[in-house]
Amino acid sequence: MNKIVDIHADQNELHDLKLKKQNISNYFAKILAELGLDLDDPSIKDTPNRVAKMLVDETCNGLFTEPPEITTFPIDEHTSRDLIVIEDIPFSSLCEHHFQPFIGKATVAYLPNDRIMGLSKAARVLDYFAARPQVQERLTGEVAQFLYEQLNAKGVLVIVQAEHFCMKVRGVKKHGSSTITTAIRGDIDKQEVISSLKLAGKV
Ligand SMILES: Nc1nc2c(ncn2[C@@H]2O[C@H](COP(=O)(O)OP(=O)(O)OP(=O)(O)O)[C@@H](O)[C@H]2O)c(=O)[nH]1
Ligand SMILES: [Zn+2]
Repeated sequence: MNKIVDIHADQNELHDLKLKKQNISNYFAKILAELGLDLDDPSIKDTPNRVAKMLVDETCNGLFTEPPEITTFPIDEHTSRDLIVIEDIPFSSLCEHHFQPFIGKATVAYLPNDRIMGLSKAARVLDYFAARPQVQERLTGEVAQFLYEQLNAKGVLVIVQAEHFCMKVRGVKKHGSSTITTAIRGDIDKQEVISSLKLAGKV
């Protein structure tokens, strides 16, 4: 019975997303027409559909999906209980002010309590919260908070460095400037994270 209910739920979700893409495509076609572009041009005629698909299935996909499951493993007496740092995880997100991308790298550090995390999960969590209109400060905080709760960690520190296309290709047009944001949850020593990055020759 549960399975049947699940299948129906899945079908409803698929139907909703299809409808959403159709609506976005129609709205975007109006924007293109307002710009004076020829919607019959073979190069442009599928652009409204492409943009709708890109927003719903890719760049804003985190709005319509569940957060990733975090695989963890218990710590035994041989396992390090010290700081774990996963550095330079690349990501791209969408600035919610101008709908331009911002792209960069994140470093996730945590101090485990009784479990360690599957390493790839830091990147999955980052991708999940990046896949929606964002500001860099919120993205940084959401990743830190989610991992802190899911890992029952003693502490989590997330550092994000990114370049914003809204500052590169429009507005002030400052190529090469990047923004660094940090978020700390629980008890973790920022200096210790910096020392371990130094050890790895990163700073
Ligand atoms: N704090 C924060 N600001 C951001 C982020 N992404 C873009 N912004 C800024 O959001 C601001 C929006 O400012 P507004 O003055 O409303 O918009 P605008 O007139 O287009 O601003 P300019 O970019 O200065 O041309 C700009 O200063 C952007 O640089 C982000 O992730 N975090
Ligand atoms: Zn922006």
